[in-house]
Formats: sequence, C-alpha cells, structure tokens
Amino acid sequence: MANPSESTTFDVVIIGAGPVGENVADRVVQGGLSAAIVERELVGGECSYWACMPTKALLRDAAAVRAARALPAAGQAVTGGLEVAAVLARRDRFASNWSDTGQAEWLDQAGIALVRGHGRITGTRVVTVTGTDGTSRVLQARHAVVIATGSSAQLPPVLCLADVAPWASREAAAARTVPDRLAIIGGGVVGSEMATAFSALGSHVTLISQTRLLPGVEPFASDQVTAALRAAGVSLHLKLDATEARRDTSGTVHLTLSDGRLVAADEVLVATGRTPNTKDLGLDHLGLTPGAWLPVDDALAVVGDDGKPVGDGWLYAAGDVNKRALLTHHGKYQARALGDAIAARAHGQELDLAAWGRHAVTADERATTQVIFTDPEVAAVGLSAEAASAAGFRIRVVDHDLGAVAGAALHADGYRGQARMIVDADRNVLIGFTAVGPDVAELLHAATIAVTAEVSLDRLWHAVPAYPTISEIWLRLLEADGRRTRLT
Ligand SMILES: Cc1cc2nc3c(=O)[nH]c(=O)nc-3n(C[C@H](O)[C@H](O)[C@H](O)COP(=O)(O)OP(=O)(O)OC[C@H]3O[C@@H](n4cnc5c(N)ncnc54)[C@H](O)[C@@H]3O)c2cc1C
Ligand SMILES: NC(=O)c1ccc[n+]([C@@H]2O[C@H](COP(=O)([O-])OP(=O)(O)OC[C@H]3O[C@@H](n4cnc5c(N)ncnc54)[C@H](O)[C@@H]3O)[C@@H](O)[C@H]2O)c1
Repeated sequence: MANPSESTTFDVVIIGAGPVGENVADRVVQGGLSAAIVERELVGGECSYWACMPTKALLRDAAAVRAARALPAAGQAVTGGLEVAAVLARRDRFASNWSDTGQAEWLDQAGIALVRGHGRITGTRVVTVTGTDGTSRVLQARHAVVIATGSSAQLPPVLCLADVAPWASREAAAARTVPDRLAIIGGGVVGSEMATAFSALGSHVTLISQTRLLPGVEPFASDQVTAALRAAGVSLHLKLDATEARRDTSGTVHLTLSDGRLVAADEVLVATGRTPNTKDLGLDHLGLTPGAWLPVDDALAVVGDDGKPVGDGWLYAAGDVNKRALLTHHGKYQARALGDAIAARAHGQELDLAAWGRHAVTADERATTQVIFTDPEVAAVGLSAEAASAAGFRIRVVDHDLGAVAGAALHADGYRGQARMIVDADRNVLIGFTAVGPDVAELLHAATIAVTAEVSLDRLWHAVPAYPTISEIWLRLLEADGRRTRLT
C-alpha cells in the first residue's frame, strides 16, 4: 500500500492543522475519504500552544487560591502567594513544551497525511506546499480544499508601537517571566483574561481600552469584571486610546493616552483583536482579497463578491478564518459539519443544510457559547438583550442575583454574581443566557441545551435543579419570570 505521506493526490486537502483543520481531516477520513493536512508551524495551532490551553493554565492556580480563600477554614490552610515558577512550569506542560510530536502522531494514527510547510492555492483544487528548506510539493484534491488557517494578533494604529517590540497574545501566553509593570492595550477577552492572570502573578497591570471591558457581553457581566479587576489593583483607563509608544534607554515603555495621560510599563501587551491568516494563500488568483476574512455561505463554501461559491464550490473555509465565531469549540463544530458534508457530497448523498440539520452550522448564529475565564467568570450562550432587540425579537429580560441561591452561598462566603435569561416572548423559549460569578463556567451547558433544543419555559419548570446547587438559579429565574398560564 502506498504511504499516504508520499502521495500527491488526496480526496481533500486542508491548509492549517489547528483544532479546526484537524477536525475537518478527522471527519472526512471517518467518512471514507483520504486527506492531507498542511501545517507551517505546529500541529495543533494557536489554541494548543499560544491561546486557549496555556492562557487557561496561567489563570487556573490563582482561581483555585481565590476559591479556597472564599472559605474560612480552607482559606486558613492557604499560606503565602502563588509560586510563579510552578505556574509557568504547569503552563509549559499544557503547551506540550511547544512540541507537536503527540499531535503529529495522532494524525498518523488517524490516517491523515501531514505535509509540513506553507500552503498556497495555485490552481483549481491544487495546493502547493513550500517547505522550510525551500522545496515545493504540489497536492491535488479530488473533491475539496479547506482553508483553516486561523488568525493572528492585529496591531492597533499606535504611533511607534512596533519600535517598543510589544507583546501580542503569543508572547503573553508563553511568557518566561512576569513583568513588574504590564500595560495592556485592549479590553476584550484577551485583555481582560491576561489582566486577571498577570495581576494574580504579581504584575502591576494597567489596561487601556477604547470601550468598556468585554464589550461583547451583557453590561452587568462587564461591570462585575471591571469592579473585580479594580479591586485586584488593576488600573483601568476605559474609553481611551493609546496614541503613541516609546521605550527609553532604561527599557521602560511610555504610552501616551488620548487624554494626554502617560502610562509607564516594562512590557506592553497588545490585545486589540485578530486578523485572518489569508495574506499569502494565493487568493488573488481566485478573485478574493488577500488579507481579508473569508466570507462563506451556509455550507461554509467560500463565496466571491457575487455571493456565489468560488469555482464550482470546491473551496471551503472553517474556523477563525471565516470570522463566524473566533472560538475553538465553534470552529470544531463547523469542522464536524463540513467534514461530514464533504464526505456526503463525495458519496453522492444529499446535504441536510436546514436549520439544525446534520450539515448546518446553526449554532454559530443562534447559540454561540463562550466562557471568559476572568475573576469572576462570565459564561454566555445565544443573544444578549441588546443583540436580541437589534435582531427584532420581542423579548423578556429576566435577572436574578446568583449570590441569593443557596448553592452559591455554600460554594463561597460572600458569593457575588448575577444571571440573566432572554426569552423570546412570542415562542416562550430561551434565546440567551449570561451568568457572571465564581465558577459559573459549568453552568453554561444546561443553558446551551435549552437554547439549542428550543425548550419552552413551560417545560423548563419540570427540569428540577438539585438542591443545594448553583443550578437552582434556573428555578429562581423562572420564578422571577412568573409561571404563565397556557391559553390554548
Ligand atoms: C490568547 C487567546 C486565548 C484564547 N482562548 C480561547 C479559549 O479559552 N477558548 C476558545 O474557545 N477559544 C479561545 N481562543 C480562540 C482560539 O484560539 C481560536 O478560535 C482557535 O485557535 C481557532 O482555530 P483555527 O484552527 O481556526 O485556527 P488556528 O488555531 O490559528 O490554527 C491555524 C493553523 O493554520 C496554520 N497556517 C496558517 N496559514 C498557513 C499556511 N498558509 N500554510 C500552512 N499552515 C498555515 C497555522 O500555523 C496554525 O497552526 C483564544 C485566542 C487567543 C488569541
Ligand atoms: N475564553 C475565551 O473564549 C477566549 C479567550 C481569549 C480570546 N478568545 C477569542 O479570541 C478573539 C480575540 O480576542 P481579543 O481580545 O484580541 O479581541 P476582542 O475582539 O475580544 O477585543 C478587542 C478589544 O480591543 C479593542 N480595540 C480594538 N482596536 C483598538 C485600538 N486601536 N486601541 C485600543 N483598543 C482597541 C476593542 O474595542 C475590543 O475591546 C476573540 O474573538 C475571542 O473570542 C476567546
């Protein structure tokens, strides 16, 4: 049998072996097709080495200490501060010491050919891979090419920023030392999580944000994270821009803010969003714009300016690069649907692209889930009140104090948190849920199931939360909404 790693023709060629590319490859191979995956850096992508895993490892020890300190006896047992070297060493393990041997072995066992190098589309269903030694290999796809090249940190237009050699998320996630003073530009998810992590590790953190913190989440959740960061000693300069950067001869960076204030720091972390990895992919030959996000249709086929699939529909984009949801779990959800769809098409089967169908990615629009690992955590699914109103839903907004739930009061003394459900008043179903508070992450999946299954609130009254758990928030929210009498 031919060695798949030496073949040049495959059913599917995937560019990018991040979590999304890996999952597309897995599904097409499980669907009976052959697949090659092209990777220019590490198999596993951003998430494994510079994003989800190492950043959550940086946050976890401090969260455990906080949880213990919220209880009188356990708090007594916690003495001293965090051992920074041990936190960084555990982070290194979670980043697999930046070695992809394990993930490359997994590809091999799964029967997926790994081609190392930079991939470019050089013709219809053709990808040319340039290795680090400059040699090229041409791969031909029989059915489809999938772009899963992810995204990189975007630098904001701050004068002379490049001269101060700022950190981006990669440098923060892989930091070898904890700077005494860290300035963060950007108050989104990366900025807020890294402010939480580095202040707990001992940095004096100053965060500058154009907007309120976490502008994508419900304002009450953003407010609680803002208050907690302030209480932890983080200096927040909100609704301001950094305009200029300069590093002096002693190594100190000086940032000028739009109101004229100056911020001094040892390092600057830029966390102002992402830019797609599409600059050098050969997209210009296909009438697409290099460096732009890749617009896709419901089947994740890349579409041109006319909204129609490029070519005869052989080119797909999944994960960060299509900008539908810049989250690993949503990218992998897209990958499962797309991999199955490519296999189904290749076997001459009909696709099921109706809402919630097997090959559809409906949850990207109706039930996006996210946990933000700040202190307190934020967990959200579906629409916020603002987004639901903007989308034209007639809604009821129901709020409840999480700290008033018996399970939360037991969980931590002085538990502070809040939950909100957004109800589609016409259908009486949940279309959004947000919770903020210590350890709310694991509350999220119950809400996700209610939103995706479109469970009526009448039925949710029969989902009895165990006593005394934090999940009793569901009962409290239903009570706050009031039991409605069915008129039919
Ligand atoms: C600091 C940070 C923390 C995050 N934390 C979380 C979190 O907790 N939970 C969560 O769900 N999401 C998180 N995210 C988002 C998550 O990292 C991304 O959504 C996810 O990595 C996207 O996966 P992907 O496969 O689309 O792209 P990537 O992970 O970026 O992988 C793309 C791969 O393609 C390769 N590639 C690119 N161009 C080429 C080319 N031309 N040829 C060959 N290979 C190429 C790259 O080297 C890379 O390996 C975080 C992001 C950041 C920045
Ligand atoms: N826990 C998680 O799920 C997690 C963790 C980290 C990152 N991520 C994902 O990674 C993606 C990238 O995160 P991010 O924080 O870089 O982006 P983001 O889009 O969440 O936030 C970027 C922030 O930077 C601000 N900004 C933009 N331009 C600016 C400028 N010139 N000056 C000052 N501020 C500016 C924006 O107003 C926004 O607040 C997000 O989409 C997020 O979903 C997820």
